[in-house]
Parts: sequence; structure tokens; C-alpha cells
Amino acid sequence: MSMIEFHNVQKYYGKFHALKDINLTIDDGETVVLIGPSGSGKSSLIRTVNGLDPIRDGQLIVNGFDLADKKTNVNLIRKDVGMVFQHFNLYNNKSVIENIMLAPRIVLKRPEEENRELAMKLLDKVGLANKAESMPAQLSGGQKQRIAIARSLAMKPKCLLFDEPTSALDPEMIDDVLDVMKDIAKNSNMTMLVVTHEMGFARAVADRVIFMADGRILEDDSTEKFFGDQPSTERAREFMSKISGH
Ligand SMILES: Nc1ncnc2c1ncn2[C@@H]1O[C@H](COP(=O)(O)OP(=O)(O)OP(=O)(O)O)[C@@H](O)[C@H]1O
Repeated sequence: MSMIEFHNVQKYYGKFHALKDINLTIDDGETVVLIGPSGSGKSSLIRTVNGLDPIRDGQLIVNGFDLADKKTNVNLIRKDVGMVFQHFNLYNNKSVIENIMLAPRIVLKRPEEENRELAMKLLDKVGLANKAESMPAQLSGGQKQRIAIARSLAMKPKCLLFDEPTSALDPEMIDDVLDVMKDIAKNSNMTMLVVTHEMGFARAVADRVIFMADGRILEDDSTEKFFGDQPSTERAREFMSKISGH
């Protein structure tokens, strides 16, 4: 089964053609890393998947729902397709544990005790069990991002989207967040689509690497092929050489 299917998808911002004829299938349980230069359309692509941004033309099927159909309720998609943002998007006026418990309580009507138990388990998983009652402002960026991941996991999603989850972090915080993401990729059967420049992460856990430039997918390779002897296009290689060491 496929979790995500793009068929000839076009997206515009006004007259600007941001996604050009995107064709892409991501199967259940796959981990896919999306890379490309700034402005190439990576965020635009990932944001269409859970309906944050609309598409103009083509077909986009996510978890069986047709996003080109205006009647599709995007909340039904977001229930199973979570998103982790560059800037965390935590509720700053709520404690860490409340951040994690909120959506399952409201959307899934999960009983309070069970909800708290799972939230504590997830806090433990991301190494922050001692921060349950802290407020987001008391946390470092890396801690905030791990809370944001725990919050997404609390919905027990089938698919998680990550939009540059470590780009806003101080370098020393990055590995803690990547370790949590690697753990999810290795030890769950969740589908993951990750926009990142972290090539170590891609090499370690991605099944495929996709390279975008100017709103188009230029490469869609297995991780072995992408990093192998004959990887990708000239532009992908050029881009890789620019970010290597990052
Ligand atoms: N809301 C918007 N309105 C108009 N143009 C937009 C909007 N969002 C993005 N764009 C434009 O669409 C193009 C693709 O942007 P997008 O954010 O998807 O790229 P990206 O590859 O994620 O870049 P970055 O790595 O810098 O985040 C860019 O040229 C950008 O300026």
C-alpha cells in the first residue's frame, strides 16, 4: 500500500509555479529524505501532504484521501499524518505534558489516565521524563523539538512529516533530535518524509533520497544509489558537495 501518491501535481503561489509536475509514491513504512537548495520547493511539497497548502492540479492521495477533492476533510488526514516543524510550534502557555495530551484528548477522546500514561512513556522515549511539568519557555531548542516529536507520536500516526526539524537548533542539540528520529525510523513501521540537510541521518535510516531543484524532482534514488559511486545528477552532486560537512 502507498501512504502518499503524487500524480502530476502542480502548485502555485499566485503566478509563481512552486511545484512542477510532481510524481512521487511513498509506500507504507518507508523513510524518505527530501533534499535540495533553498527555495526548491521542499517545504511546499511536504506541506501539501497534510493539506496545509493546497495544490492547483493533479492528484494527491494521502492515506487513501484525495487532497484534490475540496470535500476532503483535512482533519481526517492530520489525525494519521503528523507534522514536526522547524520552529516546534508548541503551545507556549501550556506545560510540556499538556502539549502532548491535548490533541489525543480532543481529537481521539482518549481517556485521561491512558492519555497521561502514554504521554509519560513518550517523554521517557525522548529522554525528557523530568520535564513533564515544565513550560516550553524553560526548555532548550533541542528539548522543544523532542517534545514536539513526542506530541506528534501521541496521536499514534501512520505517517510523520518533518520540515527541517534540526535547522533552527544549535549544533550541540542536533544529535539528540536526530537520535529520536532514527529510533522512530528503525523501530516503528511509521512512514516518514523528512526535509533535512543532515546527510548522516539520510545515510543511516533513509530508504530513499529525493533531490529537488526549481520545483521539480530531479532525483529519486535508493539511499545506496544516491550515496554510491554513480549518484544522481550533476546538480545533486554539486548541492551535496556544498552541504557536506554541514
Ligand atoms: N506563501 C508563499 N507565497 C509566495 N511564495 C512562496 C510562499 N511560500 C514559498 N514560496 C516560494 O516558493 C518557492 C519554494 O519555497 P519552499 O519554502 O517550498 O522552498 P524550500 O525548498 O523549502 O526552501 P528552504 O530550504 O529555504 O526552506 C520559493 O521560491 C519561495 O519563495
